[in-house]
Amino acid sequence: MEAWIVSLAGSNPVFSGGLALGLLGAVVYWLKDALPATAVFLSRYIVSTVTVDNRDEILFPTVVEYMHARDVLRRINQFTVRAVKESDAYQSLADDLRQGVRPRAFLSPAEGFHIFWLDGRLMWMKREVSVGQTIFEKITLSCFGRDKSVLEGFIHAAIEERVARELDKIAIYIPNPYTHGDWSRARLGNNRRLASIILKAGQTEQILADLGRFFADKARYDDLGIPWRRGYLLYGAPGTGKTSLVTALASEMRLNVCSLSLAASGITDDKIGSLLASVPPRSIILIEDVDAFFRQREQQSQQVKLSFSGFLNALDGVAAHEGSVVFMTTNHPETLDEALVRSGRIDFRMELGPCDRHQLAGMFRKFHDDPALAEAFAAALPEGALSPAAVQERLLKARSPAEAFVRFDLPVPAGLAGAAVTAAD
Ligand SMILES: Nc1ncnc2c1ncn2[C@@H]1O[C@H](COP(=O)(O)OP(=O)(O)OP(=O)(O)O)[C@@H](O)[C@H]1O
Repeated sequence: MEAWIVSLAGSNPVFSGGLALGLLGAVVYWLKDALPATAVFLSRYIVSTVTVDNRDEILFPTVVEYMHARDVLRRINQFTVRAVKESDAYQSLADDLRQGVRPRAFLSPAEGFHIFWLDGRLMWMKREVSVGQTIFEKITLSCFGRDKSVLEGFIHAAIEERVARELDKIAIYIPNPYTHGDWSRARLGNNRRLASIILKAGQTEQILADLGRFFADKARYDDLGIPWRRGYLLYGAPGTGKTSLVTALASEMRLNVCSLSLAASGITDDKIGSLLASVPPRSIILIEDVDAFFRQREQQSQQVKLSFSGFLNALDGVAAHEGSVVFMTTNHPETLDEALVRSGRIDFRMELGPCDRHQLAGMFRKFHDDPALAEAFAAALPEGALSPAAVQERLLKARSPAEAFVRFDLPVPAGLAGAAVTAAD
């Protein structure tokens, strides 16, 4: 048989040409399968790879931010840039800009393939982005060698840097601007010390103890079959510390803050349910100026797309399994609908009013730590007339204790009389 094939191939050029083509086809076919397999084999054995994607909302930004901080960007000339809001106040970008706070431009390697040297080692990364209903991003980081400690070292260094930055920060979430049905981590706010909020005697301790009890009581809620969530209403005139208190409580208790504006464009009856059911664990959901959105159960402006009943339903569906608290703030508690503040939705109310004597003295001591002088300052001013924000504003301008008295039109105490006083503006 073999001899017959050989003689046929020798004597018949058509047959020998066909045979050669057939053999070539077989080789190509084999190579088609073998090459990727070889590449996979080689990459398994001589390349180490780590992959992280944006479903991991802690590690993904951690790795991206670490690249910004390290030499990685030096040899890369294609970037993705993101603006990060820098101030810790819950206020609009316009207010930030007016106060001189600029957003920070934050660079990271763009979508695609990048090669770089890090700590004397050749590394490469692929960043993939796909846009569907949500944006999905993946980073694959590789280096030569089978020693996985190199990539582990990179990840751990990134985590350490993040930890160092976050220890004195709180995480602030806003509704994901693409889906509005889940939360995206907007930025880190500066930690605010609870001691810096001056309330009436006993108020800070009262609300802190209530929150502490709530978080310690999961088993009790479970036993009683009550959803593990709690609603707080802080009310009082503008500048009495409602927002600042929420930030300070979050800092003190290491809670996230999920800031929700009911007038945001994507907040509809459809979306708010999934939004409030998916708050990250141990979060404060902060809804400010809640009186501004509905009056007599009707939307107050065309911007509000949410219905009042949709809002109430969503409040009842706040993720209860992880322990979440809702804080609402208002300047006009008397205008709130009974259904919104009934127990079960609001379990704790606190009025933050204008300064009493205790607060006046406390505010003074934030700027000038002299107890006797602080008492004299507080005794000389009427109670209930000034908001803490107004007191803070004038104390901030005063460069000395004597000037502080002058700024409040008070006689300067005898011991301070000689001090230079400049109350120009
Ligand atoms: N009780 C307080 N103790 C210390 N600082 C305060 C207090 N109240 C207000 N401030 C200061 O005043 C400023 C405004 O406070 P904040 O925004 O918390 O008030 P608010 O009651 O939420 O006002 P609004 O009702 O206008 O939202 C902040 O800079 C804050 O530091």
